[in-house]
Amino acid sequence: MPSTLLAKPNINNLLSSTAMALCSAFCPRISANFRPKPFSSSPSKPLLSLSFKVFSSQATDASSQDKFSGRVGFLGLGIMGSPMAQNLIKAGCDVIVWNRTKSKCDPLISLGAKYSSSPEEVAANCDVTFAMLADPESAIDVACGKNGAVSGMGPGKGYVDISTVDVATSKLINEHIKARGALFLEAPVSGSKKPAEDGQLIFLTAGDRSLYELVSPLLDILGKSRFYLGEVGNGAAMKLVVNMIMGSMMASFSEGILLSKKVGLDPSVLVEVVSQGAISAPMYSLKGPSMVKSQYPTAFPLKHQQKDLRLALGLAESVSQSTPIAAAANELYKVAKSYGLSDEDFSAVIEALKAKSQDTA
Ligand SMILES: NC(=O)C1=CN([C@@H]2O[C@H](COP(=O)(O)OP(=O)(O)OC[C@H]3O[C@@H](n4cnc5c(N)ncnc54)[C@H](OP(=O)(O)O)[C@@H]3O)[C@@H](O)[C@H]2O)C=CC1
Ligand SMILES: O=CCCC(=O)O
Repeated sequence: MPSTLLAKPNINNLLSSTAMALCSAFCPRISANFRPKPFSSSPSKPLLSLSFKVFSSQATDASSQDKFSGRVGFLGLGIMGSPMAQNLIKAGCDVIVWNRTKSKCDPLISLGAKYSSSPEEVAANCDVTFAMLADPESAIDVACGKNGAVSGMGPGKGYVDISTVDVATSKLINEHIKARGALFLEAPVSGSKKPAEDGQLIFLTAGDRSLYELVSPLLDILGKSRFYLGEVGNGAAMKLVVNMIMGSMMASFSEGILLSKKVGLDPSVLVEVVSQGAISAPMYSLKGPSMVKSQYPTAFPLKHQQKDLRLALGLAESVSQSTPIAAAANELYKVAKSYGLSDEDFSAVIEALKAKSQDTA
């Protein structure tokens, strides 16, 4: 963001300054690590929003370029990839898309995206290519497999993998991209379907800093904050730790809902009590009401949560860290998968507990 724009007085910058001042006054340690960014002037974002963009002190300063003028590739148009690619197109970026199931490209093509028939072709035709794929296997296949993105990479190009994968996978893709003389950034995201639609994701990046700086204007279209965490693997590790906590929280919340009901309490009241206390989390307020109604509209597929727990347990194993709670949660998600709930929202893990109660009744 050029300094002239930073200095421009407007209501959004005033709100950012106010937020910063409040942070400094009440949370000096937080304000040392975070600096609010001025609001983007994107028309899709409300002028008087109370949220603000932040970046870590480990990241570049606010002088990173304001606009990315190159061509952007996007591979993987699932629940997350589709709205993210859509936001890039709506922000005026020149986007080329590819997805294994081609029909998912059609809505983006009607919004103005171009289509290429392989990851290799996308990478060859773009300056930077983003990949948002299901798991380590698909991330490796799309990058390094036949007609994969690596074959289209070369000096001056960048590959940004935003899929949630393990450290080894990220390092492997990095090596292949580097061997082509290109740059690599891992950038998994925290935040689900709605934050993806609203451009409110949190990026956990690591890898080539020059690529991080180059694509920061794009990350700022897609997200509300970005962290630069150093060498490749740190972004993947951070994401897995966050999702390990989330998976355990959801399993524990599910137990609470079912126990409250069994002892004659109204679980909807439990959700409200939780939302007002110290353990309040947006996830509980967001998912609780539909869980009480046994409805699980998919934002984050249960199969991906179980994958993340599995990968987090592997990470813990690699450093001999004990994680018994995550291990127990993982078992529950595996049971839920065996009941055919893989493509439901991860909150459907509660169904595995319901089934277990019947087993023991
Ligand atoms: N949903 C969420 O809330 C969040 C998800 N994530 C992570 O982001 C990633 C994507 O998640 P999400 O969009 O929800 O997942 P989806 O299951 O909706 O989409 C997965 C994407 O991967 C593609 N894919 C799967 N297998 C292959 C393969 N073998 N070869 C090529 N392409 C393949 C799918 O293609 P096709 O359409 O052909 O099936 C699709 O584009 C995951 O790593 C997930 O853990 C991160 C944050 C939040
Ligand atoms: O990986 C999925 C994360 C979902 C979320 O952060 O809400």
